[in-house]
Amino acid sequence: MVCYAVFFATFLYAIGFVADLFVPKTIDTGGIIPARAALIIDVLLLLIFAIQHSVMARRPFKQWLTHWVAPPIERSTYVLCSSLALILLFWFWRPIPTMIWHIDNPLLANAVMALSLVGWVIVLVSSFLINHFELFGLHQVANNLAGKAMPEPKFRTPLFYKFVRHPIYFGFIVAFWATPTMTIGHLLFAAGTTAYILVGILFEERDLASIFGDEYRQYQRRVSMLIPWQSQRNQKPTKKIPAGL
Ligand SMILES: C[S@@+](CC[C@H](N)C(=O)[O-])C[C@H]1O[C@@H](n2cnc3c(N)ncnc32)[C@H](O)[C@@H]1O
Repeated sequence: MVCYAVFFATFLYAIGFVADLFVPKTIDTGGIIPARAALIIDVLLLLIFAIQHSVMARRPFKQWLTHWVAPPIERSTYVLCSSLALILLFWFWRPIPTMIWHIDNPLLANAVMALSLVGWVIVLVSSFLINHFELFGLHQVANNLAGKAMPEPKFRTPLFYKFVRHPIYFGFIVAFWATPTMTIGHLLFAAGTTAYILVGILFEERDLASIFGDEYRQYQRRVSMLIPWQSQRNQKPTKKIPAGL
């Protein structure tokens, strides 16, 4: 529950950080340093998060980790480490305030800001659609306390999952790009996280296809990866990654 509380506080802070609202340190605030130095620091912070998030999600790492932490809290440990990597990023992120676009019209600016909030809502709602409490480690601990084994993973395609295979990632992309003021720093964050999401999808889909087999492969053929209105005929099959990677 402590790990979950840390995650939830980090999630709420992330909304303010990206929207440049409400919180003391945002994507566009903090001490200004030369752009090249800021770029290096920010890329390193994104890399730390990406490496932590990807390496700890792989099965061999999980098996290794459960020699040190009890299996029911493996997911909570992952959630805690991800939150800590994000807190590090929020803390040390250096702004690069050169503006790329700025929407002056208050009505339009508010509409774009609202779109970004819709993105965050899609993220949260979608996590509940597949299994919020399992995704963030509480289900595993509750089941362990009740002396029950975890059920087999279930393939789910409710609501948003009927339109895109990755609504959580779609929500993040909307939340990160829909901004009335786009600075170089914000662009770096949005582009870096989007690239990471696209690579992450390749690995996640390989795992999903190995767990759910043909059911998942048919879903890939039927439903768009990220763009809801993409026609089925234009869909390319997801690139296969050799099992050793
Ligand atoms: C952070 S969530 C992201 C889910 C999805 N990629 C999205 O963007 O909505 C990652 C976890 O969701 C699980 N997952 C992804 N799609 C799923 C589905 N349709 N049904 C059940 N679990 C799914 C993956 O196995 C992984 O453990």
